[in-house]
Amino acid sequence: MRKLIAGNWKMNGLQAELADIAAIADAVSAHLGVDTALCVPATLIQTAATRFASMAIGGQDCHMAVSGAHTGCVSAEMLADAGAKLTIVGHSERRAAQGESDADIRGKALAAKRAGIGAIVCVGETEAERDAGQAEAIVLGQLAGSLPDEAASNWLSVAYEPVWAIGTGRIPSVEDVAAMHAAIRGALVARFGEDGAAIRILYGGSMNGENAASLLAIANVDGGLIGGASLKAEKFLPIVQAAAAAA
Ligand SMILES: O=C[C@H](O)COP(=O)(O)O
Repeated sequence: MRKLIAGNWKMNGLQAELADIAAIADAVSAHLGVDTALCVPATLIQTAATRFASMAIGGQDCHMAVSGAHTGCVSAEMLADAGAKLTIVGHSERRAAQGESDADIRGKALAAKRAGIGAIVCVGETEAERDAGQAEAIVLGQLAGSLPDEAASNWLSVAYEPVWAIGTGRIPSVEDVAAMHAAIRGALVARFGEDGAAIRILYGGSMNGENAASLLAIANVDGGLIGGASLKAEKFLPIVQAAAAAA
């Protein structure tokens, strides 16, 4: 399966950092065998999407409604209007800080489909849940609740992001990543049949140039969702190169 390496800039990036996006776009342009995306703050989407065509520009969240009295929110249609090709939904930082439920995330994923853009639906367990032996049950529960029945490989990806691995420099063992991705694949195939085998499952959480090759070689790891290492071309490019080598 063609791999997707998607960056998530989170709440980082002013107009001054457009030069960093330009450098990233330039660096990834040679790697045609890998799909690349950069999910930037909403304020940068339009400029980045207009200027940098070698990778998809995405958002990091969307509201489920098309428009209306939702102060401070951005709809999927607005993301598309600004030039976004996809959006992240259900990131653990939003599940925790904004109290987003699986049902909210399902609505947001459907909003992305309605607007004609892709969605990356995030799932992942906390450290306490893993220590309690509940990781798989939590992740499969989030997956069941967050994916709409309309999920399909041509517009939706899943990102498995153990919460305790995000921004910490810690990653699960190869065996644990393999087991979780296999469990997610099994659930996708059980629910969506043949197309469930084609839905990309990304790994996210402290992926970097040093560990990307081993993570991306694991069965059912179809790409990465990259936070900190997506901010600079020199850190993002080795991950894209590892994905190209693993293809
Ligand atoms: O969306 C990206 C993830 O939260 C991973 O972030 P990180 O690569 O900084 O650990």
